[in-house]
Amino acid sequence: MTPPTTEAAPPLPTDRLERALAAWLPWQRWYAGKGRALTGVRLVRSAPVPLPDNRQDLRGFVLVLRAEFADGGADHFQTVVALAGTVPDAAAGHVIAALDDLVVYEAVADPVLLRALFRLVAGRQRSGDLAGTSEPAPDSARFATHPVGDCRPLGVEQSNTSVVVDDRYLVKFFRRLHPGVNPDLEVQRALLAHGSGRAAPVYGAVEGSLGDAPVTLAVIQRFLPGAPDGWSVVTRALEQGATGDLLTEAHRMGRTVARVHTALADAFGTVELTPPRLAALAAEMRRQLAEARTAVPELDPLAGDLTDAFDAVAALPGGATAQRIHGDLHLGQLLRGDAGWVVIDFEGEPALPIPERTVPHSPLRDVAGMLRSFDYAADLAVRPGPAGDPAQPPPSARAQDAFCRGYAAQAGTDPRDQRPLLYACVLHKAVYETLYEARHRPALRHVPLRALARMLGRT
Ligand SMILES: Nc1ncnc2c1ncn2[C@@H]1O[C@H](COP(=O)(O)OP(=O)(O)O)[C@@H](O)[C@H]1O
Ligand SMILES: O=P(O)(O)O[C@H]1O[C@H](CO)[C@@H](O[C@H]2O[C@H](CO)[C@@H](O)[C@H](O)[C@H]2O)[C@H](O)[C@H]1O
Repeated sequence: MTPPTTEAAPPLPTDRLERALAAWLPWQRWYAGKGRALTGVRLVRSAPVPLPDNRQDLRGFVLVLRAEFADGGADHFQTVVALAGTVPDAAAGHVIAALDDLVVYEAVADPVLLRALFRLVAGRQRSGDLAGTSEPAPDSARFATHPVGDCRPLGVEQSNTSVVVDDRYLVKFFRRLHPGVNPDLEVQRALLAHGSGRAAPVYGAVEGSLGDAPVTLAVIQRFLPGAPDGWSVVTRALEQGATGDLLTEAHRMGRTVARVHTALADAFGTVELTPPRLAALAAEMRRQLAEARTAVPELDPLAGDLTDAFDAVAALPGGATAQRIHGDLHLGQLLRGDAGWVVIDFEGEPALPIPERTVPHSPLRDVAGMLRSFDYAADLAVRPGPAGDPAQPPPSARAQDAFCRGYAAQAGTDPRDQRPLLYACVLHKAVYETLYEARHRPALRHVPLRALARMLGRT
């Protein structure tokens, strides 16, 4: 066979590739169409990755797929594929299809493709529909000349797919695509500019287009090697009965989240949480409940109480503040780096359209995410720690208290001062979690359901 060349590359065998992708997509951990009947996959963009001249045996493409569902809806997803005569050992588990004498495999961790994408970003180059953009990170000169070597997929459960390059850079490929600049990039750019020091520096991004809008395909940021995340720190402390460490770290996390909120307020401004905004929030909470009930019937007996709590939000007086927030904060989104806790993954809820993720929200939604996460950790810690003093609240409740105190020490106001709103935000987050678990980790759906029953006084 004559190896395909970039110049005279034969067109992609679109029909067969689409059929192969339709069979492959539903099995991917990051696939967000679970629970909906997929009727087909269309290839809406295929941008060739510019590869070096000495790799004529390989073609690389960033593909944007449109997944179409029986319910009439459609979502967009990204995959980066390579087409070659043989599959490298490292990609053996990532074959999508064999098409005649070519194998198509997922190539997000292929050093050749990553090297090309680094060049695109550092050089702010364009290649067809792909555009590299770079940021003035403190050590961007070093990034610009980095010779990509070792590339390994991060291999943790994620909404997206991240690859660690030489233990120094993290390339995150967004999987579900929405038109617009991804908030993960937009927010990290703003935090870099405002010097919050509580996010990992971002070096740049690969962008493309979706319809008439730009779309963020990947971001490259600093990898913090060996930095434990909040989840592992908290579950370990719970398992070891190390309550002192737990409370110290929870307090520090509270301070960090408050600092990030201040930086976001400085970068994007604040608005008043007026009665119409509170009404919109209550409506969103009810909508989330209705959606979750379609997949989680166990919510039905709780729906009346939940609706009452959400309606109470609409009746609150205005006056509190709304601003850009993280939007999907939990213990896994904090990493303990050398200089303290940093917050990662500002994408917000990947299922929501971008305009909905970028509207100002109460920062209590992030606080609620963290409070829920301490509760999850207590529920899922492998081995409960030694029995504590029965006169004391359980360690997870003390961690939640320490987190709020840390937040208050930094922000000047305790989130618990707005108790009805915080309560509704915590319930809302738990409802979101029931749906998330039903779709992605059914074995864990009891965790938020149990918490809801407890919070609503049903146990
Ligand atoms: N800058 C970083 N340094 C080290 N590890 C990171 C970094 N960013 C993310 N991670 C690791 O990757 C995991 C997933 O990252 P995240 O940004 O939350 O991805 P996703 O959007 O797919 O959820 C995190 O829980 C953390 O373990
Ligand atoms: O993929 P993301 O990190 O953006 O977030 C999604 O997945 C999370 C789980 O990986 C999920 O978090 C839920 O489980 C966590 C424990 O695994 C717990 O700490 C969180 O409190 C709980 O919400 C998150 O909700 C989801 O959006």
